[in-house]
Amino acid sequence: MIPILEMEDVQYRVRDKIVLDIPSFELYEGDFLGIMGPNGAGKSTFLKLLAFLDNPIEGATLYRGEKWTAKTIPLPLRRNFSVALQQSLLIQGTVFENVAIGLKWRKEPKDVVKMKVTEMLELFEISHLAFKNSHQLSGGEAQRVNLARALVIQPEVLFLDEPFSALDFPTKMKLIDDFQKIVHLTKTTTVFISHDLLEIQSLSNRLLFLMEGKVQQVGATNTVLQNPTPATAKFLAPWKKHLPILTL
Ligand SMILES: Nc1ncnc2c1ncn2[C@@H]1O[C@H](COP(=O)(O)OP(=O)(O)OP(=O)(O)O)[C@@H](O)[C@H]1O
Repeated sequence: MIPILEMEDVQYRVRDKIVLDIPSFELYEGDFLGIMGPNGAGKSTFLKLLAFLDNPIEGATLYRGEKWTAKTIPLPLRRNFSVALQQSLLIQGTVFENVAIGLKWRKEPKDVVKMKVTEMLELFEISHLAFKNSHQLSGGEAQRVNLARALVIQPEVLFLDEPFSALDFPTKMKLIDDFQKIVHLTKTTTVFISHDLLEIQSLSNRLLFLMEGKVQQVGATNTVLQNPTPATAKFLAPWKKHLPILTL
């Protein structure tokens, strides 16, 4: 099976400091890859390079076996990716208009836009907000809109950078439960940065630990959590101590 995305000998430096050093990495269809690691480990940089939002200083990122850069990747290929960040960054307008925006850019016919947006609003349980101004939403509602907007274009890969971290605990857990069902239904390949082991355990089937710009450990989520390397175990120790209920 050809990976959807790959990294080959990727290095990223900021003022001579190597912040990312990835000899090889592969993302496969159906992966829900969680990325964890300490602050400054390079997680966001990793995501940006994998999504062709930035270029490595050395090496290359490949999409379905072909090397591209942030500049050379053609728009139709770039449009196979969706990115959702911690801040929902909604545009001025209604919830419906926000969710529809990617479909409009792709010049989908009006009836298709209406059908797909309606379906996505239902999946995220925000149909009742369709004509509400996006700047009058709660944080939890706005994040639902953000995720619906990212998924409505049926991306080949969805990139998420801490999308749940600003939400209160019950709001977060309800959204994670709903999101898990939606991603399962749509089978969307996802790359997901999180600082929260509960989120990672709930959502990811593959887990990558980044430390000081290097892959410390990668594998099936349960396998990694049950057989951590010494460095991963050290990172996970506070979770074990304070949340003994977690199956680690
Ligand atoms: N454009 C930039 N300018 C300066 N430093 C940068 C830039 N991009 C990344 N870095 C540095 O690279 C390192 C990795 O940053 P990155 O944001 O990828 O880490 P992270 O693991 O996502 O961190 P966090 O968990 O705090 O969000 C950090 O030391 C950061 O300061």
